[in-house]
Amino acid sequence: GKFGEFGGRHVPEPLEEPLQGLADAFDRFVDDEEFQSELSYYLKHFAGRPTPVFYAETLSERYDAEIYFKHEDLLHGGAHKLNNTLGQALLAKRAGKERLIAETGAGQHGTATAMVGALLDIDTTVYMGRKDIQRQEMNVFRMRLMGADVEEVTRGNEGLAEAVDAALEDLIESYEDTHYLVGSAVGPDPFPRMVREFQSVIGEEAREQIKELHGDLPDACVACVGGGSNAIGLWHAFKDDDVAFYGAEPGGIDDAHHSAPLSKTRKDEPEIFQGMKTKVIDEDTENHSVSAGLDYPAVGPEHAALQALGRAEYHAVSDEEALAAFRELSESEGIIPALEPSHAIALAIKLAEEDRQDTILVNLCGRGDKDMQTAAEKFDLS
Ligand SMILES: Cc1ncc(COP(=O)(O)O)c(/C=N/[C@H](C(=O)O)[C@@H](O)C(C)C)c1O
Repeated sequence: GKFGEFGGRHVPEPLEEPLQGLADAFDRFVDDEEFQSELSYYLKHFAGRPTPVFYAETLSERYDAEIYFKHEDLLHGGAHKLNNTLGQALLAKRAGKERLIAETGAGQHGTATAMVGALLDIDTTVYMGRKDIQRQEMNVFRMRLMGADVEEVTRGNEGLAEAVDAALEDLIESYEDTHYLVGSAVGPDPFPRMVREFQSVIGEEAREQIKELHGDLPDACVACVGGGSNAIGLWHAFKDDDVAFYGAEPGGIDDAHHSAPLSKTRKDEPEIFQGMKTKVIDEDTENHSVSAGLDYPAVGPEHAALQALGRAEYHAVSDEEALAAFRELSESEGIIPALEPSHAIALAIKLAEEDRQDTILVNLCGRGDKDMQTAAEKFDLS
């Protein structure tokens, strides 16, 4: 459960046993024929896999590169999150759990958890900070429409970190019958490697699709990094290939307001955060991103390790650059991306403009429907 000096399981004693139980269940079922065929069935018939890879002709010509998008925004629910919630919910069922709990910030993971709770008829509770409930009302309504209980968390910053703490406190009391469905490749072992496993379907498909379309592997794979699940899900299948990995972190407004622990933190000491040893933004930095999905002060431990190894590069993309890319993809290709992958699109454009990479595969991990309110405030198109 470690990634070099990062990762591990740093939790209060009462969580040790339940998390080891989860790790044992994961190790037991992950290669189980029946589990895999049930997961494949739902990924195909419920989630809509495989998602396409799309060649962005206008953007490619504009920047003299070959830019491809893994169309993960077409997955049921509008983001990559369902890959992970399906896998974990089916695992929880096999482990005899009767209840799901989850944290959410942007509400995409919460929605994807409510979807599998409804689909598989499992009682579901989603913890969400009051601040996030106010700025993602439609996702709250979607979760409740599907029968999930959305618990408002009103402590501290009323954001994602507080929602995670509330979920962990619930788990300590309820782990006998409850599975905590973690939304990204973060937290104590086994969560980072389990979420990577369930998201790695993205890269497995894309690697075959791009060889088919382009006749070769790409030079680079680019993805936005909040907790890090869509990025590791795209990259894992390419890990032994001569393919560069670029992570777009939320550079926010300036050095004092961002959520970019890998590209904008002064300290280089890892620290323990929500059960994992990883990188966290500096104390005097305010956690901020225009996109709720990237608004997270830490990052998954495998990304900290990939950076330390030099296997992946992480670049901060500001709110402004992300909004510009959001608008550019909309008008150049007729695809409205979520604000989260807009950070990856901005980075891909930079790499193409600087002639650093020729063939670039970008993870388009969410669609922009949920961001129309924010976008309308930023762009006066009347
Ligand atoms: C459309 C979309 N794209 C990317 C992300 C970032 O999550 P990762 O892929 O795990 O880095 C997210 C993250 N969403 C989480 C959520 O909906 O709860 C996020 O808000 C929290 C994990 C911070 C997302 O919604």
